[in-house]
Order: sequence, then structure tokens, then C-alpha cells
Amino acid sequence: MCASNQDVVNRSDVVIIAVRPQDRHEALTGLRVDDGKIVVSLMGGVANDDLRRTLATAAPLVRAIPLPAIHERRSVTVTCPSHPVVDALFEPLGGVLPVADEAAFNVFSALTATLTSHYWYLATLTSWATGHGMAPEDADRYVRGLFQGVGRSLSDESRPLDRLAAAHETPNGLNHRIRTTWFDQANSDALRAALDALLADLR
Ligand SMILES: NC(=O)C1=CN([C@@H]2O[C@H](COP(=O)(O)OP(=O)(O)OC[C@H]3O[C@@H](n4cnc5c(N)ncnc54)[C@H](OP(=O)(O)O)[C@@H]3O)[C@@H](O)[C@H]2O)C=CC1
Ligand SMILES: O=C(O)[C@@H]1CCC=N1
Repeated sequence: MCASNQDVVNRSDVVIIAVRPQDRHEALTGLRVDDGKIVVSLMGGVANDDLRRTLATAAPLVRAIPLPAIHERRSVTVTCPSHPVVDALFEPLGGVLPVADEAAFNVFSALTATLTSHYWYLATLTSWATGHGMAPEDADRYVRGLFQGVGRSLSDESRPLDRLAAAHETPNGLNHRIRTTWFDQANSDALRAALDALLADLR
């Protein structure tokens, strides 16, 4: 343990900033970061220009998006700008995807914002089934099993996502019906609009 954030910085060659964006001024204002250090910012939605103003340093600043799967060394970490030391840090943890600029970084950032909606989708399916009298543990087990299968099928990178969908769907069958009646154009447009609005805020 260190006595202060300044103490952490002084003892580090690579400084990782993982406070919540709204805490950054309290955590970082007044810190001295020598130009020879490397700063990795994990803060969602904070541009490097903004961070450079707060830290007032000429040290390289690299943004990165490690996600919870990094625990199992399976998170592809987007970085910007690419830096050999930072990319080497994340490479063994599931791979690294350096992107050219923060405009591209923000698109990937917006994609990460959809993760919990995916869990919420599964929770909604489970709750719908319990509403129809299924035991919660049965509904939970069944929905988890269904989507673990989906997760495994995603490992097959030889097939594009639309082909994977087609492979799971009988023409005019049950999946086709829900995909076209629920995930219809209006629903797809609403998702794109929410992502566009987030992207506009990230710029
Ligand atoms: N959760 C995720 O999957 C991802 C999160 N991020 C980004 O990572 C950052 C952290 O997110 P998350 O881990 O979920 O948030 P948490 O709230 O879990 O963690 C924030 C941490 O910041 C510490 N902290 C707060 N204020 C200070 C301060 N003044 N000085 C030192 N440390 C401080 C907190 O310490 P204490 O607990 O002692 O208050 C806590 O350990 C965010 O910027 C988020 O955008 C990025 C990618 C993915
Ligand atoms: O939801 C969040 O705020 C963080 C940032 C990237 C992924 N999770």
C-alpha cells in the first residue's frame, strides 16, 4: 500500500488510471507525472486531451478498454494510440486491438456499453418464463444453457454472424418469427439510435 496517489505514481514506470470518470479531478489534479512514465487510462468516455489537461504532463497517454473477461485472459483490449509497452501488457490477457485514433476508439467503447443490456435481455427472458409459472431455477438454468451454446458457437470465426444466425434458424420457424417480429426494423433502429447518441457524447 502507498500513502498517496503521488506515492503510487513515483514508484511506477507505467501508471494505470482506473478511477471512475467523475472522480478523476479529485484523484488526479496536482499529481506530478514525469514525462518518462507511461500513463494508461481505463476511464470510459474521457479523451486523452482532457486527461492531459488534468495531469499537465508530456508523458505518453494511452487509452485502453480491458473488460471483465480479462480475469480469464480472454478480453481483447482496445488501445489508443498504440504503444509497444502497453500493447505488450495486454497481449497475454486475451489479445490487443490497437486502433488508429480516438474516433475509432469511441466506436469500440460504445460497443462495450451494450454488455449489461445483454445480461438484462437474458434476465427478461427468465422472468417472462417464471411469469408463465416456470420454477425460477428451471428458467434460469435453461436460459443460461441456451446462451452458453450461443457463446460457444461464436468461437467459430469461419462463419459470419448472419450465417451463424441462419444456421440456428428454421426458415419461417420459431426463431425466424421472434427475430422478425421483435427484433424488427424499429427495434434495430432504436438500438442504432441509442449507440449513435452515446457515440455523440463520447466525442
Ligand atoms: N467495469 C468495467 O468493466 C470497466 C470499467 N472501465 C473504467 O474503469 C474505471 C473504474 O470502473 P470500475 O472498476 O467499474 O469502478 P469502481 O467504482 O469499482 O472502482 C473505482 C476505483 O477507484 C478508486 N478511487 C476512487 N477515488 C479515488 C481517489 N481519489 N484516489 C484513488 N483511488 C480512487 C476506488 O477506490 P475505493 O473503492 O477505495 O473508493 C475504486 O477502487 C471507470 O473509469 C470505468 O469507466 C473500463 C472498462 C471496463
Ligand atoms: O460501463 C462502463 O462504464 C464501463 C466502461 C467500459 C465498459 N464498462
